[in-house]
Amino acid sequence: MGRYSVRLPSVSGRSSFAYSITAFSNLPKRVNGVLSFGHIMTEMTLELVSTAKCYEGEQRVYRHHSGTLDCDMTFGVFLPPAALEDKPCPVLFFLSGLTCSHENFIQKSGFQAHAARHNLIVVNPDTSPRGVEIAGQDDAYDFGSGAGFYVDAKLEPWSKHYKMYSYVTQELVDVVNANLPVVPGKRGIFGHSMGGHGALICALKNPGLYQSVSAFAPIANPTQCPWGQKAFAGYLGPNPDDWALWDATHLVSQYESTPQELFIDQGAADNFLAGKQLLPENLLAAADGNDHIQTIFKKREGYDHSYFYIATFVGEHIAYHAALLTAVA
Ligand SMILES: N[C@@H](CCC(=O)N[C@@H](CS)C(=O)NCC(=O)O)C(=O)O
Repeated sequence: MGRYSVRLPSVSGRSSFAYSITAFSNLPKRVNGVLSFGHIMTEMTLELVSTAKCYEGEQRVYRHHSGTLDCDMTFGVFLPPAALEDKPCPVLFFLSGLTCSHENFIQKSGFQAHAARHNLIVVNPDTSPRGVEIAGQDDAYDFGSGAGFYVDAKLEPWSKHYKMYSYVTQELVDVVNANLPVVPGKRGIFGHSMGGHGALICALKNPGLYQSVSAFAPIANPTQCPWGQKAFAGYLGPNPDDWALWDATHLVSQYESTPQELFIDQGAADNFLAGKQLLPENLLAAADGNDHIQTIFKKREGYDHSYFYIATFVGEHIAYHAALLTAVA
């Protein structure tokens, strides 16, 4: 593959310019461009923050300016051996939970061995906008910084930056498509806790965008648990109709599109399960009443909510995604 350039139409009164990247054979150390996301014109510069050889692949961290979030964001990219040899690979997005940055999953889960074996590119974003100035954003572990909840906030002051749903489902997908050797249309998503909720709603709200979906200990019915109620009241306001649009259990009950399988994983000794923050039973009951949704539910005796639990089962999840993403259509 060589260099290519794209001229994009003018959006929002700004003139566009050709952007050019070197695809595949020289994966980007630094690339520049402009992409349009609906009404937003985003200058796209990826800066390589770090890279380390890992299981014959590379674990990288990139930083870029997000036009959606109006701040700089950092995300992880694992490139398996095939991607380093210019071969297109499916891509799997991982969304982390409360208090996490991009670093927790990279450093604690051990996913790289499995992604390397199955030749999956894995991309994991941060959990909220960063470096923005919003009063109170650092006051609690479950709201504001590190707790974006993968929704698009409606209420000020959060609505200027806290649009993690659009960031994950649109801008990050476009950035990945433009810069990494991905197989078109072979895209999966998974996540943990708040990120499990994120993975489920991103898939359920966008049938066909992801071909595989799984979740570790997801916040499966956020409108009915303290974490979700606090976040949704703060980001969305008091209207229950607004909350339902971001609740996986509600979305499952309403889902009428192409059949979707959801792989839900849950530690039986998870204290947040006992504390009624996760409520997977509500999502499973909603799925039981909907022929368009199939579920795989695995309950893991003795496992808690931690990354020790994720590390134990992440290989099973990656094998699940790989089987779906490499299946011949
Ligand atoms: N700090 C919170 C819990 C936050 C928490 O458990 N976060 C999970 C996701 S919901 C996590 O992955 N934490 C980061 C880590 O374990 O590395 C508490 O003490 O109640």
